[in-house]
Order: sequence, then C-alpha cells, then structure tokens
Amino acid sequence: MTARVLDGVATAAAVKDELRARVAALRERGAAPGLGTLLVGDDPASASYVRGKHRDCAEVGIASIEATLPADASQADVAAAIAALNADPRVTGFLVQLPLPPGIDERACLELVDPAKDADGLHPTNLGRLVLGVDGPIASPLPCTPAGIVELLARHGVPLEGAHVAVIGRGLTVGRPLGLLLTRRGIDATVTLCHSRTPDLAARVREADVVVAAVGRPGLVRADWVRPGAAVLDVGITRGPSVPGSSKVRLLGDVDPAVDAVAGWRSPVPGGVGPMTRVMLLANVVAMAEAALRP
Ligand SMILES: Nc1nc(=O)c2c([nH]1)NC[C@@H]1CN(c3ccc(C(=O)N[C@@H](CCC(=O)O)C(=O)O)cc3)C=[N+]21
Repeated sequence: MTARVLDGVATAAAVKDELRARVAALRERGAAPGLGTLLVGDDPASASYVRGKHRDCAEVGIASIEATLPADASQADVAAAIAALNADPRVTGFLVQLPLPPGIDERACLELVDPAKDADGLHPTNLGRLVLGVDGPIASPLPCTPAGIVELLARHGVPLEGAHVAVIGRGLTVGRPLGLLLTRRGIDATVTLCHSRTPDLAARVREADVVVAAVGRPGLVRADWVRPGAAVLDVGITRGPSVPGSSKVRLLGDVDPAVDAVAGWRSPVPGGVGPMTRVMLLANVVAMAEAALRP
C-alpha cells in the first residue's frame, strides 16, 4: 500500500475560494474584516509565520494590521498592545503570536484578548465554549489547528464518526482542544489523548483508525505502530539541518515517512496541516466579522 496524500495546500486553496466570496459580501455591507497580529521579539520562525498569515489575508481580501514589540518588552507593554488591538475598529480578529519571550506570562496575555476578537480561539471563554460543545451568542472561534485537521479529513472523505483517534500531544493549541472537538456531537469520534507519560504509546497508536502526532519529535510515529489503512496526520514541524548545497532547512515531521507503506492516508510536512491551520485562522476572522453584523 502507499498512503494517499491529505493535501493541505489544495484543500486550503478550496477553503480560501469560499472565504473570498464571503469577504466580498462583508465589504459590500461596509463590514470589511481585518486581522491583527502581535509579534513580540524577533524569533525568525515566528516572524515568518506572521508574514505568511498577512499574505493569506491579502489573498482573500482581509485587511492586515501588524503590531510588533521588541524582545525586551514588559508584561505591561504586551498588555497595552493587546488593549490597543481590542479597541481598534479595523481589527475584527487578532492573535498574539506564540511563543512569547521568556518572562512574559502567556496565559495572562491570552486572557486579555477580547473573546469576540479571538482569532485563535484560545481565550478561556472560547475554550470553555468548546468544552460545553455549544456556540456562544457570538460565533465562537475554534482553535485553528484542530479545526484544520477536522476540515482536512472531511474534505478527503475520511470518516470520523465511530472512528478511534489516537491524539499524541496534550498541548494547549493542538492536542487538548482537538480531543474536545473530535468528541463533539456531530463529529462523534472516540479519542485516546496520549502524551509523554502514556505507557505503551505504540499499542495505543496501533488501535487507531486515525492518528494525529503533535509532539515535535521527528520520526516518532513509526511504520510498525500504524494499523494498515489508518489515516496519519503529522502536526510536528522541526527545523532540521539545511539541505546540502542549499540555504533551505529541511522540515521534519513527527511521522516517519516509512509509514506510507502501511497507512491509508498521510498528511505531509510541509503541505499538510500547516496550510490548514492558516486558512482556519482566516475562517475565524470572517465568521467573527459576520457575527458582528447580526443583531
Ligand atoms: N498565536 C499563535 N497561533 C498559531 O496558530 C501559532 C502560533 N501562535 N505559534 C506557532 C504555531 C505554529 N503555526 C503554524 C502555522 C502554519 C504553518 C505552516 O503553514 N507550515 C508550512 C511550512 C512553513 C514553514 O515552516 O516553512 C507547511 O506545513 O506547509 C506552520 C506552523 C501556527 N502557530
């Protein structure tokens, strides 16, 4: 067997086409959506992700508002920048790029974001709505990577209802909210949420119809862990050594490429979950701008 590709680039492009039409409709009603970003410090990977998000916005007609602070910004500086984005009428949704520099309290910063402008879906109110399994009075944004994974599977016809999903990783942005999303009514997967202290991880993965690896350890998921025909989603992105004779660094996923001989589906790195994460951010911004128009 050779695994079929869960193509995040093509799927994200299809979602973008749908969003472009919704953005045009919003603009006609005088409610142009705008994405704000707050980047603190000069981590090159973070700067490159933020640039990518603004490029995506331009492609669908969403305005971009960029805020930056130096690496030595204080907690109060970050709080003031978040307050300015909360108050800016051009900004219908924004995110605080993570990770924040050492010394800044990330959780405290996320709590300062207006939940109605929380493009990442990481404010405790929105995570609470995810736990409750209901949409709030405003459209409640979903965390982008979990939402992107569900969309990627749905658009490739990979069923989740009745499926057993092994999620590896319990982080705030991927594993933990993904477990909540997959077990919602209407999605109806059965989830085993695995982490660094799970005994016999290989055995938990072997039981799964769908495997999601979100750890950041290259090659963690090996071919002999995977049930034949399973769908394997790779969320890990580790920057490896540069390609010999080129300035490009190799991006390494959490899934050993040898898995392709066993799996039914695999999402590649790059070109899988990453582009879906980015497009779900845009989807949140559009949905929040639409919600703001409703009486
Ligand atoms: N507040 C906040 N929200 C985030 O959503 C957030 C964040 N902070 N901090 C960092 C992580 C990481 N993340 C990625 C999104 C897209 C790709 C992506 O598109 N990757 C390309 C490769 C791009 C490359 O790294 O060269 C791909 O997989 O094809 C990667 C990583 C969002 N994150």
